[in-house]
Amino acid sequence: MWRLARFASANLRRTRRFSTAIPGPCIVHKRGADILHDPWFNKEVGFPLTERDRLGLRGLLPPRVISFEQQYVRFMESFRSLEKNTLGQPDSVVSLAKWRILNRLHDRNETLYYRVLIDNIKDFAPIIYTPTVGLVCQNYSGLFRRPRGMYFSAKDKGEMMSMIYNWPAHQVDMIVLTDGSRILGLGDLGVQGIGIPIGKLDIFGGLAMGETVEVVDGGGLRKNGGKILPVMLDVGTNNQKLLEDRLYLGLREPRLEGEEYLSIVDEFMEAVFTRWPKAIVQFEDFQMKWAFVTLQRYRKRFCMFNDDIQGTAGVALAGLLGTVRAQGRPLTDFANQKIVVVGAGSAGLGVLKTALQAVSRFAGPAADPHFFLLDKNGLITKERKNIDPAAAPFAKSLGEVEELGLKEGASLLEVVRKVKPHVLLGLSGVGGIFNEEVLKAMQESDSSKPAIFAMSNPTMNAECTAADAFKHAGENIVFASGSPFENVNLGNGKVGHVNQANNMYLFPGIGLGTLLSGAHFISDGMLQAAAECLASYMTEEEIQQGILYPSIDSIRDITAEVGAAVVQAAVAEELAEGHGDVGVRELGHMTKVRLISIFSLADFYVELFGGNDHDIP
Ligand SMILES: NC(=O)c1ccc[n+]([C@@H]2O[C@H](COP(=O)([O-])OP(=O)(O)OC[C@H]3O[C@@H](n4cnc5c(N)ncnc54)[C@H](O)[C@@H]3O)[C@@H](O)[C@H]2O)c1
Ligand SMILES: O=C(O)C[C@H](O)C(=O)O
Ligand SMILES: [Mg+2]
Repeated sequence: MWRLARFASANLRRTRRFSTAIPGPCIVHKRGADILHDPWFNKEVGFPLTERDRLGLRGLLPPRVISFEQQYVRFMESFRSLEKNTLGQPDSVVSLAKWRILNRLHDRNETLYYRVLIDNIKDFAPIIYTPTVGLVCQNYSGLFRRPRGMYFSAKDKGEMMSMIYNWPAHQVDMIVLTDGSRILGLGDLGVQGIGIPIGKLDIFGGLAMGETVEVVDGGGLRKNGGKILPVMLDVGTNNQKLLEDRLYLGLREPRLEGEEYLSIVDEFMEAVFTRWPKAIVQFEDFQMKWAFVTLQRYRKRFCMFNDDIQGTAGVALAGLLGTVRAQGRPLTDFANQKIVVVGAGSAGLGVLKTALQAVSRFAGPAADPHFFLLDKNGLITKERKNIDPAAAPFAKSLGEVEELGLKEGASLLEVVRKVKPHVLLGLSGVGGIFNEEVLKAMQESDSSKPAIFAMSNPTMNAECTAADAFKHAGENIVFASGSPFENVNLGNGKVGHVNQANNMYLFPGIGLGTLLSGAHFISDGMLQAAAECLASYMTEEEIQQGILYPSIDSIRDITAEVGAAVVQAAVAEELAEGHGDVGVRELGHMTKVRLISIFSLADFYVELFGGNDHDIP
């Protein structure tokens, strides 16, 4: 509860430092039942009697006023009793029940939702984010009760510029966009993929939330909170099961391809940046062919990034540098690490591209990295027919692999046995592909602390479980997975630490830092600063225990650090333009500590994300 008190007082002594940044109306004049049915403003039984009178709520609520703190406790108690009552039931039933109770709160009272979410992020992230969000997407059409975010479909061509004005918030800062074509490792889920932008923005909104809904003079309501918008671009689906499902809520047509597809995304981007020129669009879970094309197409034109390519790369690089430190070696030794990457999709290639840049920083541009890349057809060499241009730079020459006794298309097991890699990193989406034999082969690794990164999501798509990794590859490994696993009890009081290598450590800081910097595009330098910040966050002692990333509990702290690093990089590259009252000069003079403190304060979120929002006179 102390946190509630801290935030409440922070709100009271709010300065107006950032306030003029928010143009236009910020007050809603809804009254009566309309307020109670609007989760952005609803305080439920928390409305004090004076507000009930002023807002026409008298008689519409039971007489007793329950404080925010009491509502919080009440929700947590019902959540804990749900946990108790569902003990022993199948995981999927329990997870969906937990998701429902959280979702209902989100639908009712967003302020309370974000508060309980961020205070209990370690417990709730697996429900609103991976792995449960995957299950929710798979069942979205059946679970659907109320819409969240915006839906643009191929049928809306030519209409998007006017549609974007249907969103009721005056200002939007952060958009997460998907076309549903590669949802986690679950494939094409069409419109049902909207769960992913919602989950990503739940994390962002929780971090960037404002806690207050206040009545202003004249009886209007002001809401402080993250100005976030999840978006689904429904261009059809190639998922036959969904096409045949009569309850499916998306377009029952095959996916648009080629120029037709791009013209839809173009139109959406133009519409967004016409209405909100300072917004940031995070591309999420696009199938590989469009992930790279859209990144290339828009990254200099609009303020956008692709989280699966760029966010994942930064998180993976931070973990890879951590494994070098865990071996007691200097970071420059990164250039000598043998890294086997399984999965040559948007995520795997993003990781290798970033790792390559790091090698050339550490060992010069002529350095020859020891990377081995596999896809569903095995080891990729220059002999590969129809090699994807994005994978080509990482294809090994036949001479190189023959020296190791390997050939084009060699299996994962053969590669691990022959290469004896320092790191085995999976971004394949194939559950269990790091099987017992592969993991046992990692015991012969040339590293004193071999690293196994099973980064695919959700849990059932992880390349191996944490328990199997420690059991078969040995107790001295460093382990990370994209979805959470419990730490592994190794007996004799020893614990195998499980890291969660997930882009959630970076995307919120990239978003917030870019926003405050006012940069018009997100440069490689800004992304590199974010990754380096995460990489240097852990102490030597933690690294020695195999702890590569901070606990999810401290995601707000790491986000503040990453945000500060991104701002400083934008300033250094002369990309920063400032935000509202905070000009470039002021940003340039801010120390890292000062920036971190800004990102750590509720005041910042309240003021940066401003007073809400509904553009209702
Ligand atoms: N932990 C994270 O932060 C994070 C971030 C991004 C993506 N991911 C996960 O990574 C996975 C892949 O994402 P993506 O965007 O790269 O997908 P993608 O579809 O673009 O790529 C998948 C790749 O895996 C390869 N593959 C398939 N079967 C294989 C097999 N049997 N052996 C070896 N390779 C195989 C494919 O050929 C392809 O190259 C997903 O499960 C996603 O959830 C995790
Ligand atoms: O969504 C996640 O948990 C991470 C990543 O963006 C993914 O696509 O798997
Ligand atoms: Mg993703």
